[in-house]
Amino acid sequence: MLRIAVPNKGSLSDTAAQMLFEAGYTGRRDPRDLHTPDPRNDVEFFYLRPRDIATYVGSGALDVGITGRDLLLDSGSPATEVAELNFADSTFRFAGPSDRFSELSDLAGVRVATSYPGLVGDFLREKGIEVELVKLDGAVESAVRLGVADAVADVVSTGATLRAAGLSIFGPVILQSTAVLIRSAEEKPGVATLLRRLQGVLVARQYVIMDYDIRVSLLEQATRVAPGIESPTVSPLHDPEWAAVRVMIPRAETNHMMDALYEIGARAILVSSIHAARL
Ligand SMILES: Nc1ncnc2c1ncn2[C@@H]1O[C@H](COP(=O)(O)OP(=O)(O)OP(=O)(O)O)[C@@H](O)[C@H]1O
Ligand SMILES: O=P(O)(O)OC[C@H]1O[C@H](OP(=O)(O)OP(=O)(O)O)[C@H](O)[C@@H]1O
Ligand SMILES: [Mg+2]
Repeated sequence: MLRIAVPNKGSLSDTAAQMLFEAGYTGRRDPRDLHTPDPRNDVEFFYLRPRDIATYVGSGALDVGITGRDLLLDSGSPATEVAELNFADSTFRFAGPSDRFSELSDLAGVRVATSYPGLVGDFLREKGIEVELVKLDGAVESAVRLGVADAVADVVSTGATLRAAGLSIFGPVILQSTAVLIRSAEEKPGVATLLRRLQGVLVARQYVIMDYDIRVSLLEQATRVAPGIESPTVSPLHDPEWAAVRVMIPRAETNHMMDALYEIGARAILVSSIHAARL
């Protein structure tokens, strides 16, 4: 039975649980449950703090887990990244008052607050810059205003939290992070199935099915606009001058492609969601 670690709280937990549900797994009934067996799928779930997941998986106590790349690297765990899961995308950056910091070397000798001391310490060591790391649990953007640090290193998504704290980003990108599936050194047979199912969910989220009718003479032009993943399915219609086309397209491009196909001469353009997929 595959033992899977899932974030129990924080930014990662809702989307991770939703993805597993869409992938056909039984979720926990009560948000306080820490363990849910799912014998029908031959797996069991352990709901853990996101920060601890890499430790459990790296030690081999659990087989796979969902966490953030930044948390994985910060932990120093030997767990390995199997796949990106396309949510909780963020950038890890230095920030400070703009009148004092504009480049990495300005950090030499100052106090830097972070809840990721492993990640930040490794980065600065590699750059040969010595700082005093101030370890905080969260809300690190307040550390400068409150006088416990001179600069911070933290997760940035929209940048709104930094702006509200009067801080500006400076220096190089420390890391591009995203939610990832990680595994232990021992490769368990169930991992490939879990990964295929999660990738199926990603495809179902990112793509839609588009159907349209078009004159056979315009088919080549239309399939250049929407080429699909392999190649579009083309079926004959009763009228031999017309064909029906079915193709997968990126969800984000739906309306743009509908406009372009209509311009070419496609009609009866219909778009439908994909509920599950194995490519
Ligand atoms: N605003 C955000 N946008 C995108 N990803 C984020 C954001 N905040 C945190 N993350 C990502 O979520 C993961 C952190 O998980 P964590 O559970 O600590 O989230 P959190 O919301 O910070 O929870 P906590 O309230 O316990 O600090 C990291 O991989 C981080 O990059
Ligand atoms: O760039 P933004 O879109 O503003 O998002 C970034 C903020 O989101 C996270 O905070 P979280 O809510 O997790 O609080 P925390 O600092 O206590 O972890 C992160 O730690 C940043 O503070
Ligand atoms: Mg946080």
